[in-house]
Amino acid sequence: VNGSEIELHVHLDGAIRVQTILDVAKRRGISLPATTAEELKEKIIIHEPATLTKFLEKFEEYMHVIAGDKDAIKRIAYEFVEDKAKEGVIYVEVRYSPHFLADCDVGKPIPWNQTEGDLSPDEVVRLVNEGLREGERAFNIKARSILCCMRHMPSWSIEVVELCKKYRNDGVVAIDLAGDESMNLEANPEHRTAYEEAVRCGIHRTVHAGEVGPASVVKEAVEVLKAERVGHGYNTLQDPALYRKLLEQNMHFEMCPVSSKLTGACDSDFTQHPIITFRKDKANYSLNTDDPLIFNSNLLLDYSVVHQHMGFTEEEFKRLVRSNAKKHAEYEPLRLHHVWKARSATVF
Ligand SMILES: O=c1[nH]cnc2c1ncn2[C@@H]1O[C@H](CO)[C@@H](O)[C@H]1O
Repeated sequence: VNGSEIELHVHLDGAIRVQTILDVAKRRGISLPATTAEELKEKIIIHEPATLTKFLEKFEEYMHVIAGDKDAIKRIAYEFVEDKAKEGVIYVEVRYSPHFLADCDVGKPIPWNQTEGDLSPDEVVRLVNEGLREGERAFNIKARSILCCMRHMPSWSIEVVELCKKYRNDGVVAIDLAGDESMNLEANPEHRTAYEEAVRCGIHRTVHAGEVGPASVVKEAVEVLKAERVGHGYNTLQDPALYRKLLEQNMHFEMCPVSSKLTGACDSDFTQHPIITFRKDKANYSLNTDDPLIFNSNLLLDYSVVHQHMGFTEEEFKRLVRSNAKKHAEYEPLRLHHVWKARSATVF
């Protein structure tokens, strides 16, 4: 870690401080199955490789505490920037589902068993933006955001792209599609419609694909949803023709080493990890934490894993999307699109 890192794939709702969850629960009178930060942490974190489904269930331990609460939402955004600044990050794109943090205008059932309130997805985005802006000023780094559609909630997707359009001048830089990859696009055409609107309006696009799903999901993400970056993408390697094509296109892959082990996406033996192949082939990729709360991790841990177990050298770290970030992060907002495309340092 050289103090000018960039991070492109991290979920805001997977990067909350345990203490904040406790504080907010206490203030709101919400009971939790733990009274100390240590106890709560034990409930939330994953120690051993699990499955993506098991991992996604972890959000149920605490999302009901934060969702629907204006102060909490602004606070997690602000604290997120502080935590990233402490990790030496100077440019971060943080993603979340506005609907998952709202308690009205989300249809039924309201997420996390909440009773209906007055916090809409639109208001959530405004609050996160406020928290991020205040964090940027306080900690002197740049924090942008990506709004997530959820695979299992196609009815939200059109609203997500509309929010991306509405807040594009307030630090919202792209749209994402997260959640369980086994839900296909044919059955959920709304995601496709939302991404078409994103293309039409010049909203940048990334998609979770090939994390636990097969290479065909990556292909669909790139060819149908016109993704400009792929979230994870490990299983791209199962389709050599697709892999070659994406290498030629200089497609950016947002890789998350620690996450890939604990979600069971990749073999737990890091020495067999797909990232080794991407590195060998000089692919365009970044290293990211994904959900540091649940993985009990930080960016340094992801960097040290690839250093210790995948033979990463200082040379490779220099080639990664990091070294030139400082120069680029200082560009005016328009030029930040160059960062968004995340070309590696040698390509900048
Ligand atoms: O690694 C992942 N793969 C797929 N979906 C994820 C991952 N991490 C988090 N989320 C999902 O994205 C939502 C918005 O931030 C989270 O609430 C979680 O459901």
